[in-house]
Amino acid sequence: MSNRYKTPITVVTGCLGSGKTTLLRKLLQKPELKNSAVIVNEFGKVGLDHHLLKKTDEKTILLKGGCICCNNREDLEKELKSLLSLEHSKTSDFDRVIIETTGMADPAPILFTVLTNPLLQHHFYIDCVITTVDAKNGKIHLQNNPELVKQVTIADKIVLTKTDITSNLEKESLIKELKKINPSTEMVEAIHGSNANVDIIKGNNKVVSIRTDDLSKLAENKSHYSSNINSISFTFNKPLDWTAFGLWLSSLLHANGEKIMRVKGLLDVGESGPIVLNGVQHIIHPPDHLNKWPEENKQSHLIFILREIEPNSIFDSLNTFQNFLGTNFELLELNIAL
Ligand SMILES: Nc1nc2c(ncn2[C@@H]2O[C@H](COP(=O)(O)OP(=O)(O)OP(=O)(O)O)[C@@H](O)[C@H]2O)c(=O)[nH]1
Repeated sequence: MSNRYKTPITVVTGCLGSGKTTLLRKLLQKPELKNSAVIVNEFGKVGLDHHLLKKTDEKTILLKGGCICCNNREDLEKELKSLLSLEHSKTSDFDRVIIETTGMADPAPILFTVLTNPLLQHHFYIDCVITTVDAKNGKIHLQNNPELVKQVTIADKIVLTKTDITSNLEKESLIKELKKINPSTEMVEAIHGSNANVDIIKGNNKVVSIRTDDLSKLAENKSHYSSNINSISFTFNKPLDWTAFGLWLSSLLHANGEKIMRVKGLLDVGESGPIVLNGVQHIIHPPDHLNKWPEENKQSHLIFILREIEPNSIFDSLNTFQNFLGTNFELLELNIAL
């Protein structure tokens, strides 16, 4: 069947903390994308991104607990099929599906799932793969994360983020490296997603030819990330002392360097809304103070994604600092060697 009668899928991929949610949050405010269904895949069992997208309806789906490119591929299939039933039952209508992958996802198996499943193939087509690349951390990410090389290789479009905190020299040298990996990709810059045009989401018809040949080979590689990646998440039962928390986190990051790949939090510090905390390796981004909680449950959540470091050491450190932070915590999830 011609693509004219199918629903386009845009896959948004990119390293941990490279700005996927930020970009999507901006784009989803545009009227042209109002009718999009969104599937968000988060690494740990506690998801925050679907809240941050400020889009919570039956067309916004959170896939937690693992990467859709490997152990969760069946979940992706199931959710795409459930979107089809929403459409058939006329409960909901959408004209595009946007899939935000985890930062460690290999996009090839995701595309392969859609391209090879007879039902999905009949209703959907892969229109565009976007890869966000953090201009500040891009070089380190390319060196340390083979997933990023795959994400760049397969990207139709690269969105260079965080150029506001990157020197021209750093940026130009990164662009050269990205072009070596994928010379044909279209590259745009977006600072906090603000100047991204809605067309970025749409394909340019070059797409499919690159894929079908190589995808099956790539897709067979189920375990794409090294087994030394762990995640740990906590929930807190009282508001945190924000200053004390900042001191604790800074000392933790200082002590562990790049082994803490990502920290994300939605934190109750006793204000009307929570603080959104975002750290990518050693950089802590300016926290975002929300006016109100995205959902009824006002518990603080804190998530760490770690490389080559025992999650227990974060647990121990938090235990030691508990009184200082003015709160008690509960361990929500401990994932070892994902
Ligand atoms: N200075 C600056 N910060 C940015 C930019 N884009 C995103 N950020 C910040 O980077 C942090 C991570 O952004 P996210 O959008 O959550 O990144 P992500 O790729 O969705 O993260 P994961 O889902 O964990 O992989 C947040 O604090 C953002 O505000 C940018 O262009 N400039």
